Amino acid sequence: MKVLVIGGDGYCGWATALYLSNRGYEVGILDNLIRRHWDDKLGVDTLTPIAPIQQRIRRWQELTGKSIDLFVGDITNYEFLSKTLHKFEPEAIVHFGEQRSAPYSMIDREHAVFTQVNNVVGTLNILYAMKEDFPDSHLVKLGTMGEYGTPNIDIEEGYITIEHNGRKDTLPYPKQPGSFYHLSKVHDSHNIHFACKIWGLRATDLNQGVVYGVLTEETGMDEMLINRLDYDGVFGTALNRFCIQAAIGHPLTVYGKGGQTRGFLDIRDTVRCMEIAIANPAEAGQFRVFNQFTELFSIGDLAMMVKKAGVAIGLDVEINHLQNPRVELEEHYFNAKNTKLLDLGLQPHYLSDSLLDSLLNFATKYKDRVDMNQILPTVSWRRG
Ligand SMILES: O=c1ccn([C@@H]2O[C@H](COP(=O)(O)OP(=O)(O)O[C@H]3O[C@H](CS(=O)(=O)O)[C@@H](O)[C@H](O)[C@H]3O)[C@@H](O)[C@H]2O)c(=O)[nH]1
Repeated sequence: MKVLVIGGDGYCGWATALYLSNRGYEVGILDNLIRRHWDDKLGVDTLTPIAPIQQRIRRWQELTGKSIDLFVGDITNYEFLSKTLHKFEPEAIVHFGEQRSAPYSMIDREHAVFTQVNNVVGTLNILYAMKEDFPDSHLVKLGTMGEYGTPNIDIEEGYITIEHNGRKDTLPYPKQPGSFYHLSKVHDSHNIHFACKIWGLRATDLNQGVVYGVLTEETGMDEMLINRLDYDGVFGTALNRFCIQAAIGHPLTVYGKGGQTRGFLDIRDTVRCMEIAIANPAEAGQFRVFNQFTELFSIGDLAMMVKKAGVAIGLDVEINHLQNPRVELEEHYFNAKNTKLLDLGLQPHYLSDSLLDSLLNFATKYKDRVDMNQILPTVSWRRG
């Protein structure tokens, strides 16, 4: 099966492209390489030294004999997108090609506008290109658990059945996202849902939680295939950041009380979930939603786990509760369903001491590349 991975040079996209290629899918990568440019503009770098995409793909072919087609360009340019789809003729389109950092979207007006235009227009272009020429291909779109926010009731997978004034309906689950980035994903979901309804397209929205880890079978094969690992205050995410902070002797940065609870998953499960979604396509006209995470943790509990694992390997780990730069609940109910991917065969890699151990050792290996000035959060959600 031919799968186009949009955003295939990023953290989830690169790991997914190689995983699918290894399993016999014919893979193309479409990417405008802008993620590397954002790092340059912010003056940050991934913990791991990543090779240019062309070298990565060449090395993959040398090692495995499998080729990956590369299309460098921007999906907000409809002509480029449409030409690429005609050249590659994908049966599934996996879409990771968005600005995915909440803090980046909250830097200022310009970054908020960029995030929403980039994400919403890119996805809308894909929907139109599918409607015009590829109405049978399956869109597998990266959404986010953050679309739901933190409601005081259980979170269902995409839809909730409500009884109101004696009548009953199954409706999209209410959305209460916590950043202009997370809002862009909500806007995408609405657009995709509508396109499925009016044009009969098939789509799966994967509401993913926070991803951790760095090694997959494929990216671990060779130094040239290494994946990116962000630790900075803008693109770094909770658990990965904590492991790198522990490795360099920086106190762990828990924002506020640390009772914020989120869904988490290992990057090895991200790639498998993508394959499961592709191998079991949505029906024509169906807008399907899966919640893509394997475990729930509070940020405070994660910090404690990293501290314990760090101390066990001889690191001195402190936990700091910083004033929260975000506006979010720091203690709340959170219970989200995640049975659909499990029902389709996902066998989770749950967070374990050995994973924390290997992530801490990995971070220690590259710790000389860390810029200490990039650890603390610099973007505030508040006015002034
Ligand atoms: O050093 C840190 C970093 C984060 N947090 C807290 O940890 C939680 C998660 O923050 P995060 O930066 O790890 O993740 P988030 O901003 O939510 O975004 C990430 O995780 C999302 C899934 S979810 O969180 O919405 O389920 C994806 O959509 C995004 O693309 C990805 O960047 C927040 O409450 C945040 O305040 C800390 O306490 N300390």
